[in-house]
Amino acid sequence: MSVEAPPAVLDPAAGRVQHALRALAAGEPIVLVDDVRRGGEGALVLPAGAATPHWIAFLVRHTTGFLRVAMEEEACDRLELPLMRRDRTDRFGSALCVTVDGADVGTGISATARARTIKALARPDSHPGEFIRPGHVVPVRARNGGLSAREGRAEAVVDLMRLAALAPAGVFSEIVASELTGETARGREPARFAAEHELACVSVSDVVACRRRSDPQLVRTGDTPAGEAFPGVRLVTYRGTADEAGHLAIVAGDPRGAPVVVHRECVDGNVLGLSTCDCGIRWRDAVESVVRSGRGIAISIRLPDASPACPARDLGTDPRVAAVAERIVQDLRG
Ligand SMILES: O=C(CO)[C@H](O)[C@H](O)COP(=O)(O)O
Repeated sequence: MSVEAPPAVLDPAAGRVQHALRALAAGEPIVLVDDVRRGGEGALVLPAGAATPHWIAFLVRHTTGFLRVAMEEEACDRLELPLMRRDRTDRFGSALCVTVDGADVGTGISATARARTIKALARPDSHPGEFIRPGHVVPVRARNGGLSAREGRAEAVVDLMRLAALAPAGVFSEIVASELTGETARGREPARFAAEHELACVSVSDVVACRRRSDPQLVRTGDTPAGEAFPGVRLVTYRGTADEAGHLAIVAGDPRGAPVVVHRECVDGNVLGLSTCDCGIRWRDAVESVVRSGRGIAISIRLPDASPACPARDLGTDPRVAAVAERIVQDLRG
């Protein structure tokens, strides 16, 4: 196994993150070093979708073997994976869920069996009936919003998968010390392990720093009821601190878990009301469906460089729209 060395960049944290993303995208494990306040342990992290018997055996050999899969909240809900305990008492609020095995993987404990379970957890179309509970793999619920909502390892793992454009689920486990001390690898040891096995090594704080730099920063500029004709509906406005672009969210009912429709504002269809494109109709339909159902979020994003031409004409989605919408949803869901 070998991944290209990090490029010489001015920002070492960004270089380490880029190196890690390339390795993950290639289906290889990386070392993720925890915050010092959390013990500074190093964990091996692998995309759940890349879980093969070989790589899971590698994780089992070099780590505690307590394999957890960090997953998005929606995936945990879809697969009916509740928290192990609602009244959890651990210091850091880790969100460990009920353990699982794939329904057809045998005893569930071998590396081969766990690889199959882990891969199934990462599939976007897997369903609750595919898993037996309890089992030998521990799903962990990563908070919506990732590291900007909580600076935990679970969120770092899911953010890394998203940044690498992979399915948002990753398996992780702490590397054990090389001597039989009974401890986990800490201090300089995780980096040494990474070098010895030619793995990329990144820290949770590196990923936090990268996200801070690349995330769009927004301020909420208004939050008003839509009026008596629309009970339970709010109009929430935002402004980008860097680009001053204004965005609007129409929120019906409780935003937590509510469906979200994202629309990119079009000068032709939404501002000038022209019928040369269907942007006006699409936005009106989105708002109507949210208001009529009484539960949902319709977001209209204005990009700062909006040209008079309809954005639907230049096909393809602008990644800035998704990034701004994610920040707005995160803010609304608190
Ligand atoms: O087992 C653990 C630490 O040993 C944690 O529960 C697990 O790593 C989840 O991490 P975090 O709370 O940082 O998201």
